[in-house]
Amino acid sequence: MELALKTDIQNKLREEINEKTKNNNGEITYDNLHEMTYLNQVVNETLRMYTPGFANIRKASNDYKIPNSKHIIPKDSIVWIPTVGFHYDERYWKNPQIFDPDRFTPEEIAKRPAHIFFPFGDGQRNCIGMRFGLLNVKFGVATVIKNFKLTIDSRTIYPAKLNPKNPSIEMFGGYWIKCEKI
Ligand code: HEM
Repeated sequence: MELALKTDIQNKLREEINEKTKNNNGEITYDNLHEMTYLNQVVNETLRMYTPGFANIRKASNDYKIPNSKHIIPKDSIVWIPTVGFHYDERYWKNPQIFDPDRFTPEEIAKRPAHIFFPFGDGQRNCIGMRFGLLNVKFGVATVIKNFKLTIDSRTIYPAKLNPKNPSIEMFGGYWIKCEKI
C-alpha cells in the first residue's frame, strides 16, 4: 500500500532490483536479495509501521528493580512490552506516521538505541523464523515490484484505520491496489 502511494520509493526500489538482478538474466536469487540494501530498508520500515505482533509478553522469573526508578516488577508478573508504542515513539522517530525507508540507513540506525525496533521480539525467545520470514517477504516484494507498477485504488482508506480488536494487523476496508504489468 505504501509503495503504491509513494511512487518515488517504488521506483527507487525497482531500480535497485533491476540493477542487482541484471547479471542473472533478471532472476531474483538468495544471493542478490541480500545485496538489495534499499529493499531491506523498505521491509524494515514496513515492519516498524505495520508491526504484525503488537506486543511482546514476558513473565518475571524474579523480582526485578527497574534501573534508575523506584519501581519493582514482582516475581511472576506478566509484562506486556508494547512493540508498536516503541515503533511510533517520537523521541526516536521523527514524524512516525510517515513511511520513510531512509530511517534504516546505517547512519540513521546508528543514531538510535539498538532496542527501539524489535518486530521479531528480542532476547533468547525472539522469533526463530526471522530469517526465513524476511527471505519470504523480500522475495515476494521484489517479485511484485519487478513485474508490476502499483497504484492505489480509491477504495483504500489512508491513513490506514486498524481494527483495534484484532491482535495482529487488519486494515478496515482492506487495501486495494492496482497492478499494471511492466
Ligand atoms: C515477518 C514475519 C514474522 C514476524 C514479524 C514474526 C514475529 C515474531 C515475534 C514478535 C515473536 C515473539 C518474540 C518474542 O517474544 O521476543 C515471534 C516468535 C516466534 N516466531 Fe515469528 N515472526 C515471523 C515469522 C515467523 C516464521 C516464518 C516462523 C516459522 C517458520 C516463525 C516462528 C516463530 C516461533 C516458533 C516463535 C516462538 C519462539 C520462542 O518462543 O522461542 N515466525 N515471531
